[in-house]
Amino acid sequence: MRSRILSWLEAQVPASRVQHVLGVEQMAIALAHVHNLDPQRAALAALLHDLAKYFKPQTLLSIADEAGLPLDPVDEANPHLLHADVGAIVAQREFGVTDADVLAAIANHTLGRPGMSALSCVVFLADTLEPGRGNTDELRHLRTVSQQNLTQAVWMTCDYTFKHLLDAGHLIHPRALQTRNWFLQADSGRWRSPAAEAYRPAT
Ligand SMILES: Nc1ncnc2c1ncn2[C@@H]1O[C@H](COP(=O)(O)OP(=O)(O)O)[C@@H](O)[C@H]1O
Repeated sequence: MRSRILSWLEAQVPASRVQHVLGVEQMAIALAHVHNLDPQRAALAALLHDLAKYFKPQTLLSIADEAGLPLDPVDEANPHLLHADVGAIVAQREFGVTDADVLAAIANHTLGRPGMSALSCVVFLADTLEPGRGNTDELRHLRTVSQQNLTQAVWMTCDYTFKHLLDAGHLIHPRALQTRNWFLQADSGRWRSPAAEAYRPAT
């Protein structure tokens, strides 16, 4: 499966993106070991996370529409954000992936999701923090936190991304804000809602 996915990616995305995917794979495997998760599932989700990264905006919108994905105005303004949710659909269709937690981790890698699973957290963190992203003090600190506390690492990584988006004057997707708030409250022990939002694979 791994070589099939890499061949598919090599035909669809630039070499630099394949390198990023390999960096995410390595970091996801490492985090899975630290947090007692299945490294094979972490590796699979990581390898598949950017399948739709270079799809055209119109393609992303039409796949999302056909699958009945809920669209926020920020998705309509920036359809590229749909590459994560659409990637999970491509993983089902092209590679026959049925593992709902792996599919959710692909779908959640950019914006996260309130109450997302530990596997989703690992892929979300690895996407932003893999070694190819740089080596600033802030990134090094986030990498350390991601080994110690997934919940804290998720909201801190959301804040890190928000700072860059705000500096650049970009829109912030409300789902990412919901993710950040959920994990901040979970980390401070103040979260009382039993109902984390469930991810349902598209049919
Ligand atoms: N919460 C967010 N709200 C709006 N845009 C976002 C958010 N998070 C990431 N983005 C933007 O979406 C794009 C894709 O993010 P990401 O999947 O992390 O891609 P990449 O791997 O290229 O950094 C980036 O251009 C980023 O600026």
